[in-house]
Amino acid sequence: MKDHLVIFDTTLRDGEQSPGASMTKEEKIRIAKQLERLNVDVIEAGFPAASPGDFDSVQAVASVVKDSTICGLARAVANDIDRAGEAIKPANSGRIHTFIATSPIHMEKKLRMSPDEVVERAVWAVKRARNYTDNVEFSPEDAGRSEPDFLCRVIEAAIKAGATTINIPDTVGYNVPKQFGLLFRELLERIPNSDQAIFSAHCHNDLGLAVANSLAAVENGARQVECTINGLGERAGNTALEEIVMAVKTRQDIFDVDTRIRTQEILAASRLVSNITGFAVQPNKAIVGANAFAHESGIHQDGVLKHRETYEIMRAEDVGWSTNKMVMGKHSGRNAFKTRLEELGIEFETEQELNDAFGRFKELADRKHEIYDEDLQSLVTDNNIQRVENENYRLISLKVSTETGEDPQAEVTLWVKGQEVSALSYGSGVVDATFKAIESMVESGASLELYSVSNVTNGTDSMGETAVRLEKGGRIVNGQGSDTDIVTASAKAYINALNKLESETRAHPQTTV
Ligand SMILES: CC(=O)SCCNC(=O)CCNC(=O)[C@H](O)C(C)(C)COP(=O)(O)OP(=O)(O)OC[C@H]1O[C@@H](n2cnc3c(N)ncnc32)[C@H](O)[C@@H]1OP(=O)(O)O
Ligand SMILES: CC(C)C(=O)C(=O)O
Ligand SMILES: [Mg+2]
Repeated sequence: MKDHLVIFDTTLRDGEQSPGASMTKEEKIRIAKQLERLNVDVIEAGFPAASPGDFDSVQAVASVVKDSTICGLARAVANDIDRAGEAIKPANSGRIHTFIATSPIHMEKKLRMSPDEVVERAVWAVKRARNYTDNVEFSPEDAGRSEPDFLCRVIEAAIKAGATTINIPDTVGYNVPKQFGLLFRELLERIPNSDQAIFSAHCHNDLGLAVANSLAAVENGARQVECTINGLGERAGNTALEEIVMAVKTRQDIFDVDTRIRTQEILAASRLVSNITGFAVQPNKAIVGANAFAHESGIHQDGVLKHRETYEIMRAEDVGWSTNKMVMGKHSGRNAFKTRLEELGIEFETEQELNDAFGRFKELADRKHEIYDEDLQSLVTDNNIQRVENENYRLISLKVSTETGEDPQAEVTLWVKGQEVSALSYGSGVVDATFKAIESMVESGASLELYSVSNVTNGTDSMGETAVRLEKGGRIVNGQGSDTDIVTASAKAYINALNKLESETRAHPQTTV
């Protein structure tokens, strides 16, 4: 039976200390609910003495979250501890986390206190916190730069005073894994009452070592890790929750611990925190980055198609992705190209046809970063002809103009059931004018139920993807279009929907496509 590793999430406290990441009460509640779905053991919801707003947030989180312990941070001063004690009162399970710095530089230059005074204050703070809850965490801030002898002294005293969790922070991200691991071993061995508390690691990422240091701590006896979603936090951030959890889960051969985290909720948590804070997740970020389970190079794609584990150590589905992803680009090979086209319903009769299409694909890939399904379809000439025959409508050309004080206009030329037709229309914007021009030629009588635009990659030159939903006589169809020009993408989506509407009308009178 493995030991339980307590996952202490501090996205709402240390994460929020990231410049620009301040959250409102409502936003904190939304994140806290997702952390509860993730099944984190402890949520550090804020620093109640920091402001009336943060007090309210911690109190609100304590009121709505039922399955995780709610924690408030407090300096070793009376008002902080009392505010934290009040804020966590509504929680089913509440914790006060009190801290005081123990490194020579912090004690002398910041606190202006002697080591004896720091020990005395730590003991006093833990005792005061115990008046509110029997779940008290104590942190010797900047432990990573503190003297081990002094750490042993202050921690022993804090446990004696009633601390049930001892958190060892590498506050400035100065430690390296071997050193940090040995520090845990030394503290656990030398402190006589260390068995009466859970030891915890709290690492910062200034040298990019937060996760490695936390794992070294776990290997040396830590049974709580403090972390944040997406590694959000002061300066370069904190230990990333998703990385710690998946490292422990994936390397059960190395770690003697396990977590209770519902890993399928990880991606949703990452996206929520990113949306609320506006801190984008880099594409190559482990676990939650857009490329974490994407393969573009042919050799990898070939390997994954033959046997997933050749290039994947985790399942995308286990952390919340719907599936892994094959990205078609200039590094892709024949196997992935052929497989994707087969998925799109396109098969080659001869090896030569495949090779010719693959050659055209490579030429296009040299000009374009990512090749989309539409590009693949139009690469295959025979299929192109078939597509035109099956389609009633096709965009031939589009010209739009917009000018301050003038009505936007669109001139559209379409292939309509074997004939080339053109129309000019005005609208409230160029997309509206384009749709009106198309409708004036097609006269579908369908109503537009939804129109949305999203960009596929970052940048104003990126591909725009549009979706159009049309309804006619109770039938609903969704059309998609993509292009670097969003008006063209919109026209393609509208026409795609019209074609579906016609073919669906013939084939399946009541379905949604
Ligand atoms: C490593 C960490 O992440 S620690 C947590 C950091 N988070 C925050 O600071 C966010 C919330 N902070 C705040 O809102 C404010 O700093 C407050 C409300 C806590 C304090 O505000 P102020 O009273 O204006 O003090 P200020 O922030 O200027 O200075 C901090 C004071 O706390 C003292 N202090 C710092 N840590 C501690 C501690 N753990 N225990 C006791 N005193 C402490 C400092 O020595 C300084 O005291 P001084 O004013 O006598 O010199
Ligand atoms: C309050 C403490 C635990 C902290 O965030 C740190 O030292 O980094
Ligand atoms: Mg910190």
